[in-house]
Amino acid sequence: MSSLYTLDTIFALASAPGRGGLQVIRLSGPAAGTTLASLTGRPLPPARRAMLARLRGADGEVFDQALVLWFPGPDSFTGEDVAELHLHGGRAVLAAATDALTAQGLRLAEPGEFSRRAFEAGKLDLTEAEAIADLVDAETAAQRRQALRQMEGALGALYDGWRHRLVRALAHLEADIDFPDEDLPQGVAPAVVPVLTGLIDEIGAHLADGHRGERLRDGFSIAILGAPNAGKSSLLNALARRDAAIVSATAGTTRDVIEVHLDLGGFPVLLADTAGLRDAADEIEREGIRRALARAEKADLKLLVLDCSTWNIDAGADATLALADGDSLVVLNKRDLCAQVPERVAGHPAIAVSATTGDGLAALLAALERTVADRLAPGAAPSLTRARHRQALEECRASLVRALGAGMPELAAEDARLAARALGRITGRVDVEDLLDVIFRDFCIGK
Ligand SMILES: Nc1nc2c(ncn2[C@@H]2O[C@H](COP(=O)(O)OP(=O)(O)OP(=O)(O)O)[C@@H](O)[C@H]2O)c(=O)[nH]1
Ligand SMILES: [K+]
Ligand SMILES: [Mg+2]
Repeated sequence: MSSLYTLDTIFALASAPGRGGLQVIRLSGPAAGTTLASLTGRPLPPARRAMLARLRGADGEVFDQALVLWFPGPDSFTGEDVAELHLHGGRAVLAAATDALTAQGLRLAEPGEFSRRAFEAGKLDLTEAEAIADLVDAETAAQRRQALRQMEGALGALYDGWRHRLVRALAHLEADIDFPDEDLPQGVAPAVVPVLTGLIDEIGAHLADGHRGERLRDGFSIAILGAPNAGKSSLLNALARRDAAIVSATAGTTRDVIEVHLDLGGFPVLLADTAGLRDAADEIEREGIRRALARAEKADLKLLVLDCSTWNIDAGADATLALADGDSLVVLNKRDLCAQVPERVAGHPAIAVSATTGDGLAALLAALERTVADRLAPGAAPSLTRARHRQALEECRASLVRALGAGMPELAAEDARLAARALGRITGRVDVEDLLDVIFRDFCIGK
């Protein structure tokens, strides 16, 4: 990757903008040290030790009294010389600091430029850089844990481990081409076969994780579906503990899909209320129902809400139950109106609640939490977290399968090389130069 920027010294606000106790500006690049010394008018502080200093702008006026830190490269986040200014939080201070730094010839960093420099300096691989963004975006505990695990290198290590094994196998294949063994059959050398099948199996298992890592990043989606007036909006409000959706006795109240975010046991959930299902005459209501069905289609879980006092006589309830599949849960609402509630409805287990009194909501929440935890909880190995990784892994696996079936060592080696490159793309280590080391170390001695 080119290092277009490394001559520039960049700066950016590292904390959220606005008023606050403190705001942190980070500087990175060759002029970070001289700039810091010039702002304080003093020699640089010892590395990684805070120093209290008055900071002056180009006009000589003191614009803040701040803690400053000096992180000489290469032992810094970006690998370059880095400085931090812990200023008082506020717009006028920020404006003065920005002017002072610009006057010193520094420029504002592009989005992600600090992490990009860290990647280019070999401080981070791409999965770790992506994890920093995920950690900043994390809204629930499980998201935070997943991001932190990835940031600490667990995912990158898994992919690098696979790539390392593959590169060794590739070295064997290359050696077969250069030093063919007349006694062995053509194709993939027997020693390499178990390595390739092992990788195919492990990558396959990693891919077949039900998208748990990706879902954990994006949120588990639950759609509330049912006939008009079943109490869907009331249920959404009760689960969200706020009046997010309009509730009324008029059938056909909800038209647009209404979304709320929930944190269920540390897992992020996107809960959606939808229009009541029926044969609607009204054009707008029909559009609402179309949106409801579209949402049902892509939801990870469907909450099929029935009014317990009418479900067995209501045609709308039939339309609702027609949506039932392995990813659905039947909720019998308005329990307060029913002397008795069945435990099963049309063969599906049902949870009885009252959105109005709150009765049964704890049990429903517990059931939802179990389902979500079951689908999102990480396993022993780190989870795949992005479509980008999935794509590369699918490509890698397909290449490995081709390599295994290849009739000639040349073709097998080419496919194995493509597989290694696909893995390398995930972490950003795309070169296969290290192959040469393995070849010479393992094969050339004594040959
Ligand atoms: N008694 C009782 N009434 C309820 C309960 N839940 C909802 N209701 C009432 O049922 C009516 C319809 O409630 P909504 O939440 O608007 O129903 P909905 O399913 O969203 O209806 P649409 O948006 O029109 O499809 C309102 O008058 C609510 O007050 C409940 O648990 N018990
Ligand atoms: K209604
Ligand atoms: Mg509604």
